[in-house]
Amino acid sequence: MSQTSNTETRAFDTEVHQLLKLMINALYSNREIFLRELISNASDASDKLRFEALTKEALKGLDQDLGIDVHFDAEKHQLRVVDRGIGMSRDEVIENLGTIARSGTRRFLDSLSGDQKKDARLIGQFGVGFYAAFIVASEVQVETRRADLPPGEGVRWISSGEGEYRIESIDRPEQGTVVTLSLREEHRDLLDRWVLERIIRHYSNHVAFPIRLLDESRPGDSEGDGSSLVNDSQAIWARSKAELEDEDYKSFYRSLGMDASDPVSWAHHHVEGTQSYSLLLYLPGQAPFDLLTNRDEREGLKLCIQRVFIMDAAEQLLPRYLRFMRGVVDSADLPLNVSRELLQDSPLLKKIRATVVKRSLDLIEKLAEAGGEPWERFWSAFGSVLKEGVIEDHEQRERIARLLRFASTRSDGEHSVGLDDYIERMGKDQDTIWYLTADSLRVARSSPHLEAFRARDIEVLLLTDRIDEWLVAHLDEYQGKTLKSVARGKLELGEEADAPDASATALAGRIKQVLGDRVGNVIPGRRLTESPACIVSDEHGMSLQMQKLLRQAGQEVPETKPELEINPTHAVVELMAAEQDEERFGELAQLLFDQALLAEGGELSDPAAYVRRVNALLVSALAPTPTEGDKDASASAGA
Ligand SMILES: Nc1ncnc2c1ncn2[C@@H]1O[C@H](COP(=O)(O)OP(=O)(O)OP(=O)(O)O)[C@@H](O)[C@H]1O
Repeated sequence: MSQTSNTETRAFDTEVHQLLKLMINALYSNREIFLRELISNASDASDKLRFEALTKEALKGLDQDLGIDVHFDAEKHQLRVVDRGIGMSRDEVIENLGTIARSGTRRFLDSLSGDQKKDARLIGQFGVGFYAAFIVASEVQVETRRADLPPGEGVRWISSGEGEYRIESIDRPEQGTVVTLSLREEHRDLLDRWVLERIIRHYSNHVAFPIRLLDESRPGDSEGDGSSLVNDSQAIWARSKAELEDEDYKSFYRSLGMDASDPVSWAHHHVEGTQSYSLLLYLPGQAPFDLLTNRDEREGLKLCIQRVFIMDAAEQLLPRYLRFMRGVVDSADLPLNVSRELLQDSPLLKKIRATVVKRSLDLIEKLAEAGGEPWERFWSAFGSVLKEGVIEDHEQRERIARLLRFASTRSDGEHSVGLDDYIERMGKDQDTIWYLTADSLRVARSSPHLEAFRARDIEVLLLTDRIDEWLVAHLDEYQGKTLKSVARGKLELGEEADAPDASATALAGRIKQVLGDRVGNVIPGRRLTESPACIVSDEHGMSLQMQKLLRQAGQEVPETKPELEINPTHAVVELMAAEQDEERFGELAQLLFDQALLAEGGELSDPAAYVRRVNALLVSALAPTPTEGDKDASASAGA
């Protein structure tokens, strides 16, 4: 760091440098988003000023002329985004523009792959914000002053995005921020009224402050007149539905800045009565990259009070299983200076939240009823998240359960069967919805547990999502039918069970003796038709799959011993019963158990021992059997 008077040259945080390099390369073809990001920052800064002015005496009256001006000068190759918002102090400039303080950016960096296209998509979704300026600019200058500091405490920040930036104090009578971009030669075609107007309308049409476009190379234009206004800064959610076209809704969605693609559908309601509020909710078209991990996301749903943006309030207004929803809630009844703490206990907010949940589920149900590609795309992107609702929201459990989709033994699709479809196809006497949980669809489809069901033509749902184990732990019944795992407890398929014959029971006892502590019990059973044995979980205990998931999540799981069910009619089991050599019998019993574990997608405690046993079997199977000639020869040699 070098310093003269109040001027410092500082190095970027290494991560910023990494991010800048990546962005310039990856976003080359998507360069227009830089303007969306700068306008969105200017809009946020104006929102912040308006919000702080509600309570801070020093800021009163400073929020009268809020708006965003985009100046361009084709001769000087410059573009400026000017706001009269909250501005930044020197420390804030260093914190916000020189380091990555926000963990969101950290997650973004962690999720990058070498695949440029994918990265570009990710950056588009994430909105890396300010740094997007370097996609088109060879130098970026920021001049700013925090609205509650004196004019002498202005700050200038300059960087060419190559590892360093310069920061100095300046006099700045105006509050707010000017970001000036010197455009690289290949991006100077952007300095055109029509091009800029198109970009602003596309991404930022519904930003809640007026955006003016001013051509500085044309004398007189910098004053601005009515014709320089580009966007429609009205709060779309407050307007009547009859006035709005689909395109208005879509362009407002884009201006929310989280997803560049179109929403799947939306719902717009004005609720009048003892409490009045408006809701505009969107079902998004694609999942953000961190949807599954980012469970505390606050963005997504904005809370406005009488059209003034107050805060991102997804946490307060949406249950986590609906965290993919986007939109705005505008209340006419909450006080403007409401705090997060106050919101937590507000009965009005509880009511709004219940409506948000109901309307969101309405939207999803409608999409499910229409079916087809849009529903499938929705389910692939958000199905796993929606499933959390079955676990977390008792009140909506049945409604969400109706929306669930799974793979099944009677369909090729990965998630095409709903519980209602299953019930409709159930046999007359069947009162159980059967399912199997597994790591993958491939493991599920080849599981020995399905044999008895295939033989009796009973459909089984195949659950392969990580969350499915928790899901079924919370959903033991649907429409009066019990949900049951095919791999648990005693299997009763509505037929009279024959008592197992004595020889099968004796064989099971012999195997248990060999396996000892490795198994809870060994039982002759009726699950299998093609395989010799399979693993069965205790009726009330934890399934093997659940134990595995919990261990992967770093949790201590008490060791529970699985049961081994053998198929007394299988050739291997019959041959084992006849085996007199106890040592050989022991090896076969161990093999039988390991095989059953493997078929389950389980892990062997001693894989090397398993391989050794298989090899020993192979040797005995492949060793040449003595021919008649060999026998004759040995007979005559002995003679
Ligand atoms: N015009 C501005 N006025 C005031 N502060 C600003 C302005 N532009 C940027 N900032 C500050 O710099 C921070 C970083 O901006 P950046 O655009 O990189 O990320 P962000 O807006 O916080 O989030 P996102 O990644 O969603 O865009 C902002 O949070 C804000 O505090």
